[in-house]
Amino acid sequence: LRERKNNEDEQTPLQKCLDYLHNILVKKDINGFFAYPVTDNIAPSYSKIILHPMDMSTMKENIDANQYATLLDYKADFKLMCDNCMTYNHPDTIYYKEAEKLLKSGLKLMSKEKMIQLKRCMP
Ligand SMILES: COc1ccc(Br)cc1-c1nc(N)nc2[nH]cnc12
Repeated sequence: LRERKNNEDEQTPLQKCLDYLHNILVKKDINGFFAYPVTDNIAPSYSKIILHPMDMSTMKENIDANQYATLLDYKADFKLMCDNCMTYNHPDTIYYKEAEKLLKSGLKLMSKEKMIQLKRCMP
C-alpha cells in the first residue's frame, strides 16, 4: 500500500468537517449562482456595492488552505455570501430568492446544536 507522500496533503479533523458541510451546501446551489465570484460583467457595479465578496469556490480554497480556525468562521463566510446576494439583488429576483433559501437551509445545517454534534466527532 503506497504510504501518503507527505503530511501536507493530510486534512485536519476540522477540514474534514468543513468539507462535509461544504459538499452539502454546494449541492443546494442548484443554479450555481454561488459557485464562483460574481463579476461586474454578470452584475453591473457589483464590486462597488459589495465590498466583501464571497463565493463557494473561495470558501473551498480557504478550507484547503486551512484558513478557517473554527466551524463558525466558515459559517460566517457562508452567511456573508448569502447576505451579499440579498444586498445587491432586489427581493423579487431569482438571485435574492435563491440566497434566502440557501441561507435558511445552511443555518439549519449549521445550527448551534448541529455544530456541537459535529465537534464531538472531531478528535
Ligand atoms: C456568480 O454569479 C452569477 C452567475 C450566473 C448568473 Br446567471 C448570475 C449570477 C449572479 N447574479 C447576480 N445579479 N447576483 C448574484 N449573486 C450571486 N450570484 C449572482
